[in-house]
Amino acid sequence: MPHTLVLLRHGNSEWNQKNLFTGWVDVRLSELGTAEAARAGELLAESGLLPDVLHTSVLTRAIQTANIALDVADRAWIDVRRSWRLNERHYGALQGLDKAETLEKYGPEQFQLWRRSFDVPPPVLADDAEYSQVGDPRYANLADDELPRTECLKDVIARMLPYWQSDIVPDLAAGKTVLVTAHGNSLRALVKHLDGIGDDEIAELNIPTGIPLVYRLGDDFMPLGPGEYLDPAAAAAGAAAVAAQGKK
Ligand SMILES: O=C(O)[C@@H](CO)OP(=O)(O)O
Repeated sequence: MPHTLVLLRHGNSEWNQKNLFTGWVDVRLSELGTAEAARAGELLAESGLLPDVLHTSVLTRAIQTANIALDVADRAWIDVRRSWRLNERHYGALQGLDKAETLEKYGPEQFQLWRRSFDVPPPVLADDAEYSQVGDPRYANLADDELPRTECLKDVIARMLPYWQSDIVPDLAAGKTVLVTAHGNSLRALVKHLDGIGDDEIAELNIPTGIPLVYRLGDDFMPLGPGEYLDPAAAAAGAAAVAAQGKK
């Protein structure tokens, strides 16, 4: 029996709408994002893919998305686990900056390096900066050197994969349909692992907001085939829109 994994990027957030780098800043869903989350729930229900357990980040936009989608799919009651390891990539000193202004100021090459390179992190965010997460009570259990001040995708993989192995894989092994509700870059990290995407090729992968992506996994918890979006046309349009961010 294949194992079933459903990945869901949160719906459009208030800062996605304003075109701001977000990272670990805890913004909420926009009205559009709320509607996308409800649509994700409909897609789950229509496809008969009913999650038994939810794993989310500790960021409100992912939690809201999961709550809305599961409510629509009549699965609001399932077990939930949350981890900072599923959080969005920490965007360092770019957090809170306008993407279009950043593109204009630093040029397309630097902008793309910061957004999509595998191993070039943005500049570090100072602990006393407005959008720093230092002192945020939800990270009270993290050692100071575990709390990121910036991250590249390589760093996200390093902190996300241990959680995949220790918490998500056991649920899959127990025969549960697992829903992971997370973020553009933490899901890019997981898809890179699952699909064996190279360090350079991963720059081209963008994950749309609010559309469930379904994988059937074998006994080694690796995909038996490509992941499939439950609304492929909307997913292609959404991914193209993410790629074009910054260009206004
Ligand atoms: O701002 C962010 O945190 C992410 C996701 O919204 O943006 P990007 O797609 O530019 O990595």
